[in-house]
Amino acid sequence: MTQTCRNQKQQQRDAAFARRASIVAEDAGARAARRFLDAFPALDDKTISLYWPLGSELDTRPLLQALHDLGVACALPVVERKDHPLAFRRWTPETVLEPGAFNVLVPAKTADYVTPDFVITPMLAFDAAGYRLGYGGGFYDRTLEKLRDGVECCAIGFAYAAQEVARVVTDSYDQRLDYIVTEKELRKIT
Ligand SMILES: Nc1nc2c(c(=O)[nH]1)N(C=O)[C@@H](CNc1ccc(C(=O)N[C@@H](CCC(=O)O)C(=O)O)cc1)CN2
Ligand SMILES: Nc1ncnc2c1ncn2[C@@H]1O[C@H](COP(=O)(O)OP(=O)(O)OP(=O)(O)O)[C@@H](O)[C@H]1O
Repeated sequence: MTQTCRNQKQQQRDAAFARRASIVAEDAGARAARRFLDAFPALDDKTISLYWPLGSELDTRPLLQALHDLGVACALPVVERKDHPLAFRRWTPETVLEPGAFNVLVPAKTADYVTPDFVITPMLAFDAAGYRLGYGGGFYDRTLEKLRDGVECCAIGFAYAAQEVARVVTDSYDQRLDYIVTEKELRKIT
């Protein structure tokens, strides 16, 4: 990645961080969960990775609970090494969470490792082409590249509708999303 691209990404990240923190949308997590569940009704034999919400990220807990209640296997991401793909550990409502890298809560070491069929990603911003901007660790880009090598893996961005921008700054490593779910709509990226 060039220095110019890195600077542009950082500028967009700062602006997106401030914008997301100012969004007010009541029950957005529950509304987005309903859109997701309406679009993907038959997931019983699948494993889905969500994220445990951090700061002003759209709340995934209504969707986690609903998927668990439907019998879908849920997982959460774990940073095991910088500059490496994420690992995933199984989550149930009984799972003990503990602080991991970057102070994100992750399932305790007793939780099984799993490989997700669906990866729901957090993001600072997204665009209509399905590009996303994260915190800059490159974790989801590396993870999706690895998961998509061979098996089918569907990436779904989960965010407030107001996080959409005209164009996310991209580099050659950026992995595109297959779907974007917000409190307002579920969009398939073509
Ligand atoms: N909820 C959540 N879980 C996640 C991610 C994420 O973005 N969100 N990750 C995505 O890769 C991985 C963890 N990696 C992370 C990398 C950087 C930062 C980070 O820079 N955080 C900011 C501010 C956080 C806030 O308050 O909103 C910081 O520490 O300054 C966080 C997580 C896996 N789990
Ligand atoms: N598959 C990959 N292989 C090698 N380097 C990568 C890969 N994916 C991303 N990177 C590098 O990781 C760094 C961070 O990438 P980027 O700024 O796109 O992160 P991000 O998408 O905002 O973060 P995240 O995916 O963690 O939410 C960049 O230097 C990028 O070139």
